[in-house]
Amino acid sequence: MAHSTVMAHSIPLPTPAELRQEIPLSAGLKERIGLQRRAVNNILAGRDERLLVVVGPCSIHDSKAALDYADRLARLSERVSEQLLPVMRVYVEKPRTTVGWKGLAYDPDLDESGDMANGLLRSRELMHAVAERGLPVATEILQPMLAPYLEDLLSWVAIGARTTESQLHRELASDLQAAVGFKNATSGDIQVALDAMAAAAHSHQRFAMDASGRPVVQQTPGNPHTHLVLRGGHGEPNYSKEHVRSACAQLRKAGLNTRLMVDCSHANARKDHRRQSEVMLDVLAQRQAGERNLAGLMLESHLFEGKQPLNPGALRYGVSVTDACLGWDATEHLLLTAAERLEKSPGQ
Ligand SMILES: O=C[C@H](O)[C@H](O)COP(=O)(O)O
Ligand SMILES: C=C(OP(=O)(O)O)C(=O)O
Repeated sequence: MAHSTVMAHSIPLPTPAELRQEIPLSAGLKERIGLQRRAVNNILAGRDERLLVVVGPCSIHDSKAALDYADRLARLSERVSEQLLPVMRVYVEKPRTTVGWKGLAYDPDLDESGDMANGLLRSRELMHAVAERGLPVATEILQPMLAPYLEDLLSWVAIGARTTESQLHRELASDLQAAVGFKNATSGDIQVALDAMAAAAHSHQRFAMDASGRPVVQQTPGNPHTHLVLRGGHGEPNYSKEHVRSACAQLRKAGLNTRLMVDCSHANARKDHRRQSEVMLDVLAQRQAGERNLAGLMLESHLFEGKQPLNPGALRYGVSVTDACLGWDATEHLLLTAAERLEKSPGQ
């Protein structure tokens, strides 16, 4: 076992209130985010038949490229808004299988210097800029402590495959105002996500941090806006008609929301980003065949296709440094195809 020679040290961070003061939400933006959250919730509740599409880079490592992506997505959103509600993935934390770069919030300079104060600032700045472009913002919350710094900007939150079973994340979800999608486990087990939905719907007393950074006992309200995200498991997909029906039957039996999302990436694409199109087209065909429980899709997409090693001196612009992504052109084509197909079969 390798022993660390790094000296223990601690560096103060801003409080959530300080960061929110530095990058405040205007009344207009706050109102718009409230409307976007309601639009997401309406889709999840079946009151709006549009398809929710959580789309964007696997992770953010370059804010400029992320905003370039946001500009394109904002323009595309206007064209597809009758059939789709695109929400941009602004993922600033990455859960790792073992070790690896953990995201903009942890290491914004990509050099293991771990400047988390700057990471928090850049994460909030970026989410704010994406929201100002009129796009609803999605992220995975991995570190519950980060929620008070960012949650006012979020319209949809993922609890990832590696943390859906965690009580701390379920308690966190029960406090969020945004809708929360719980992924099935990396093993493919979906029961953990159903348990998470039931737990998050409840009120909890939890250890939390208030806006001033003070530890508090918090009573959460419970979150009624949760849903399952099928992401495949153990390298095997779980988006087929049979998988969707079986998941819905389990959700129904448990008295939970049967409207769910398919993550077209990860094990559903067998870790091959190009297969995301196949998954998406299959899900669209299921919708067109009358499967009303398919409320949303997730795509991992960046400006350019594929991925690259994280080599700070030699990074290609707009290419993922974590999971491989679809490029913009393929993404645009897929979203336009989806809108066109859903337009032809309204009400499906
Ligand atoms: O999309 C996310 C990745 O699959 C997840 O963060 C795990 O990544 P890793 O296996 O490269 O660590
Ligand atoms: C980490 C992710 O997914 P999962 O939790 O399904 O592995 C992700 O969507 O970035």
